Amino acid sequence: MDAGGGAGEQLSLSAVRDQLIREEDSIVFALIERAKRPRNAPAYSAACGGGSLAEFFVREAEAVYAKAGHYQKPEDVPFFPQDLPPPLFPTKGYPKVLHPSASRVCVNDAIWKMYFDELLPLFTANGDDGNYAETVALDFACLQALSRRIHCGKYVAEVKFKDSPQDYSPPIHAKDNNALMNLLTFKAVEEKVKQRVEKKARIFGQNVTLEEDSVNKQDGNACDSECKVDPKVLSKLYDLWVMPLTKDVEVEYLLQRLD
Ligand SMILES: C=C(O[C@@H]1C=C(C(=O)O)C=C[C@H]1O)C(=O)O
Repeated sequence: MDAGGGAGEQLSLSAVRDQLIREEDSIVFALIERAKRPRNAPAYSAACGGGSLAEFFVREAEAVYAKAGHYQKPEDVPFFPQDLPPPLFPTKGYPKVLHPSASRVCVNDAIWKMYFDELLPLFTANGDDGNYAETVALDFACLQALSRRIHCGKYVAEVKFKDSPQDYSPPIHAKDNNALMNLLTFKAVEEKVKQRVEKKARIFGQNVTLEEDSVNKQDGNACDSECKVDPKVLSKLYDLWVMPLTKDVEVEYLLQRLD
């Protein structure tokens, strides 16, 4: 988390929301990239070692990322945290703006299941072109972008708590998940998020050519079928999974906020 997270700076809700808006770009682009390849189902079925190529790739890639110094920040959460190697290079510390329990908050198992079971079939074409190694590298990029956005919910929760501890403390003490969920939910903001990601998919996913008549058709559904990822998939992704999981992160974080 960069915005508002500098040393001595106070986190603000608008700075954190700006960061979430920036993460949308990464998610939309990662999905557009993955959509270049068809489903490629063999990349996900168990191979000789027991696990799939996708699982193998993510495990190994995370080990390299960890050696390079990744996974130090609360929003960078590995899918396979067991036995990750330590950084081999000096890492710059990040400002500790969250409660220490933030490191225990992780919804990556739910993200993994959602991505492979629900999301992939929605935005990849049926088929198998044999490019499995490239495919799982693209999956890794999608998983990382989704996980990062969703775990930024820790910062959202911290800011909301700091802004009104008198509202959040009673349900935290009472371990009242539903009351916390209601307090931290802003339906009007969620509607805007859904509309914006759909629009981003429409704009980022169009074919850009130099002929006059094929540009600027972003408004309206006329060009949706030509988009690299169906813009409606993005609003559905956010509606059904990204925002609910972000809110799960917020609730989990808040429940431990006063420990
Ligand atoms: C992240 C926030 O908390 C909730 C989750 C949202 C999201 O995931 O985009 C949006 C609004 C809130 O219901 C927020 O308030 O910005």
